[in-house]
Amino acid sequence: MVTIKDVEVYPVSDLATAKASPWASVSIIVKVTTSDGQVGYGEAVPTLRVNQVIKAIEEVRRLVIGKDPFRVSYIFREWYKHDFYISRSFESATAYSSVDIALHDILGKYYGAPVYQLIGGLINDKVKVYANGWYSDCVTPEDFAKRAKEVVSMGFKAMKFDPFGPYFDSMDKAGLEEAVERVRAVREAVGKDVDILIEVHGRFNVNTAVQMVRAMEPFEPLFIEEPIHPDLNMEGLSKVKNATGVRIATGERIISIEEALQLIERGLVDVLQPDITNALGFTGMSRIRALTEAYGIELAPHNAFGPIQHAATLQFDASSFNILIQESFYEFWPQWKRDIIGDAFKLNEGYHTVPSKPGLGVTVNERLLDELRFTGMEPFHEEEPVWVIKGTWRRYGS
Ligand SMILES: O=C(O)C(=O)C[C@H](O)[C@H](O)CO
Ligand SMILES: [Mg+2]
Repeated sequence: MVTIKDVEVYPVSDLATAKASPWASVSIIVKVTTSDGQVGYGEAVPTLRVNQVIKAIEEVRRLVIGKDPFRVSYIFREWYKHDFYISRSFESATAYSSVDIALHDILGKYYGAPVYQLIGGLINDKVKVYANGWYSDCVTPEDFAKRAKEVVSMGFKAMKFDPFGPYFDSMDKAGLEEAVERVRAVREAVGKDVDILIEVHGRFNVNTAVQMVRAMEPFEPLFIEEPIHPDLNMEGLSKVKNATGVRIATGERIISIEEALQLIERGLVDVLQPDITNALGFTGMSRIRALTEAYGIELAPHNAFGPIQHAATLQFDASSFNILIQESFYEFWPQWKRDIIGDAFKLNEGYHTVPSKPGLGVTVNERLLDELRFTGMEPFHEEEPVWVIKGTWRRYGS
């Protein structure tokens, strides 16, 4: 019988070139090897947790070594049984997710099929992507407008940005006005046919979020994301949702179908944004997808970390009929992230093509994984939180 022989972790980085996305300045790539030499890759979430997540992957490793790689659902259930805290542990969820992605890569390679063939078959051979990571150091409306035009000229038909500068919890009148001016500038720069998506990063209390969503309506965003603090405050989210006709998106931090259900069954989300690197890999994403189908809501998978996540998310989207759009930092990454998968993706009129080769459909440059090996902690800035696009935690009006 073929068994899982090893699970290796490669934290990789070239901090000198970490540009727009401090939360992803290190990528955690996972390599699973079988007893007959097959190899699959996965990826886990880094964001200020690189060392904890590596340790969590070591725990999953203990469980999976020696197991049959074809029994993915069984392996998930075993981890669920053993890890008493999985329903509460982001580290456990992302560790398991990375292994699940790698196991699907392996299965696809055994069967000679892309992963989408294993999870429902092809629906979309290309996926509309929205640009993120494009507005580092943008502060004034003019900064945003100039950069937004460049994004359109690259071929993007959609882009996301956080216009809220250094505001957290609440925002005074001047802050709201600054945010509105930035959004207005982008809308005017890109015209009416390009989608703009408003990122809030879970910053605000409910009253501020209610005011904010109303102020954003004239600019017709495709959605407004994480308008309030991300604590599953159901009453609060309900107030915000009822205050606007704009789609509300959320879900990048959920780690289970049960969390997804809490949001969906109360009608609090129009666009769910699960992330394959923390929502339990293809196994968890497929379960969550079924839920979104049943409730008639759309999916816009969160995809903010690295190259294996990017490839895996596209495989997932390929077999989903309710994908609204997918996030992409790809074109705004430092080159090393693209090089890890031989720069496999090219933007084509706002879309990324789904690879049809076996597994995740990308070839990993193992030499680069060795060369870029990183130890230590990610950079931490005392003023600018790690989760914003670099150089944007600033006001311009005062
Ligand atoms: O890409 C997004 O939607 C984000 O919210 C980016 C976040 O800062 C990042 O995912 C934090 O891990
Ligand atoms: Mg987000």
